[in-house]
Amino acid sequence: MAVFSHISRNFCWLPAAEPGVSWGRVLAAGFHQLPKVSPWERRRKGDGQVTGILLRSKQRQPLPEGHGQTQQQPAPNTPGSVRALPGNRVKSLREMPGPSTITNLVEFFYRDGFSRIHEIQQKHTQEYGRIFKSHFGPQLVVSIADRDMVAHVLRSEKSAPQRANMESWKEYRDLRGRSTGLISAEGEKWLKMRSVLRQKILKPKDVAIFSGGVNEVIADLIKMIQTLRSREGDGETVTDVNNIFFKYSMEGVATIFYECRMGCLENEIPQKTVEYIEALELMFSMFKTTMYAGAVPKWLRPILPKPWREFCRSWDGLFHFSQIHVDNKLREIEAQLERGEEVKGGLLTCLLLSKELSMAEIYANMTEMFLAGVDTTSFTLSWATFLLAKHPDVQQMVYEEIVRNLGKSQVPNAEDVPKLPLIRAVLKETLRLYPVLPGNGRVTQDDLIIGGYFVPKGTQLALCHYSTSYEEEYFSAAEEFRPERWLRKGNMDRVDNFGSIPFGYGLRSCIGRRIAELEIHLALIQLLQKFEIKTSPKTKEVKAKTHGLLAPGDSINVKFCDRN
Ligand code: HEM
Repeated sequence: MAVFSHISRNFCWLPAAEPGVSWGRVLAAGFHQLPKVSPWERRRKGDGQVTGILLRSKQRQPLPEGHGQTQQQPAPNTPGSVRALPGNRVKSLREMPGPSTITNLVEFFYRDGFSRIHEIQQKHTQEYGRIFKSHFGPQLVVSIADRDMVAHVLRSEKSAPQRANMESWKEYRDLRGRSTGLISAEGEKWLKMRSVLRQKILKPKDVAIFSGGVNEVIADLIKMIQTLRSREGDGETVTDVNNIFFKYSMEGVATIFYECRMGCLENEIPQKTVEYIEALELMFSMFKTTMYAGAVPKWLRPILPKPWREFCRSWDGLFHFSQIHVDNKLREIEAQLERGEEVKGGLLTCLLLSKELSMAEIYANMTEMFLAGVDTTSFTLSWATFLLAKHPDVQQMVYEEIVRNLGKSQVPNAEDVPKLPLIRAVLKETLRLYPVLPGNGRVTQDDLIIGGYFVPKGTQLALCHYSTSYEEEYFSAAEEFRPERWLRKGNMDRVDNFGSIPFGYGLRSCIGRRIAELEIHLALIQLLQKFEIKTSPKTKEVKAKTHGLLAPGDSINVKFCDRN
């Protein structure tokens, strides 16, 4: 009874239910999200003031920006509000605004929207509000570009959140008798693998042991920068820094995952490695284009066979690559055991010895994590370098902090990073301006009411991080590079601004976050100790483009000048 009166107070009337959705489900969705307000609190505030069924007590606190400034809550009943105020009815998806199928077709296929997904996110948010729907063929997607709604969705997650329909990934794995990995797995299988892997790499202290290996790679990165700039007329400019950071990231993840060096950063790269890199680069680029293979329905494949064929070919290559390394390591361990030696090692050794995952699961996870760990890190390093070159004042502040705490040449390790809040702030601000994943997905596992709309279980959501990252209401002077906005007392890891969550949030967030942070922080610290990064006459304005990930749209060219 109490529940019923609560709901009736908050809903003056109920929506026309979606086809196939009963009013009972709408009520249940509301009940599921009742605010956690104690009877005592209700009496104190007066029952009438309980403002909406969506407003959890946690979400009512103002969400501060990075450095503790209090941000304004979105006004009730604006597109940004998650509230369903008394007097407001819950609306159905049919009433949700959004671009028509034809508009999307023109935008994506005629105007090459696939390379501007981040801009389209912003454009549609401006046109339709912070929650809108789009149709991609038969697929309905509800896009959310409001930090409070994003927070609400992610905080309502169950134990095994689902990101998107991974049917094509699963189909390939079934076809080849392979396992799913962390990115493609769902439900119980995902939970099992995640619980094994999270114990090994999810905390900063878990990945601290990789500092030594990563620092060796950084030493090679610095040598390579010196070689490359010596080939330029001014002796200082390095063109297309992403190329070198790609090699750095690949070498870094190979060191961490496969416990071996590949020689990507050597002056004379072994021919075998050159072929390897070329094959991998091709695979990564092919992989991106074939991402769309899943969009071609099965029945169309006999007429349009290429995307699916390419999709399978690129996965074959990726699996083959990791299988070679996993098998090498396995043989090494077996030989050590035969000789009666003690076996010590990193992540892969640990997985092979513990047998918590099957061999097929190890192959799949090494493949998917390797894939997830290269471009993400290299793009972010490229953008960070670009931003530091364009903001010498910020660079000077960061450099001074490094010198104050570590001196001009002390090689840092993971334990040193917390002493350098500015370097962490540089990474956070870089990822706010250039979130590698400009949008993320979730499939709702319950009926939810979001922004006043009834969103049935099983709906594909697109969480528009790029849009929210540039929202003036969440980040003052949002267009500007201001790392200091992230400085604050206490734990910098705490998420209290869902406007920028570049690694996602919650149970299904990025498992490689600590690895990426380690690789980026240690590299930036040492690059700044060694060089002053400056713009060069060859530095152009570089805009972002989307190619699956948010990538630099052109080559980034900057000077690496020796520090005195
Ligand atoms: C700057 C670097 C990186 C960024 C910005 C990034 C971002 C993300 C994001 C946004 C997600 C989705 C999270 C969610 O759905 O809530 C994700 C998932 C994932 N990332 Fe990263 N990532 C980065 C580096 C890495 C690295 C180095 C690895 C390698 C270990 C990695 C492995 C993964 C995996 C395996 C998943 C899927 C996790 C799961 O579904 O359980 N990422 N990443």
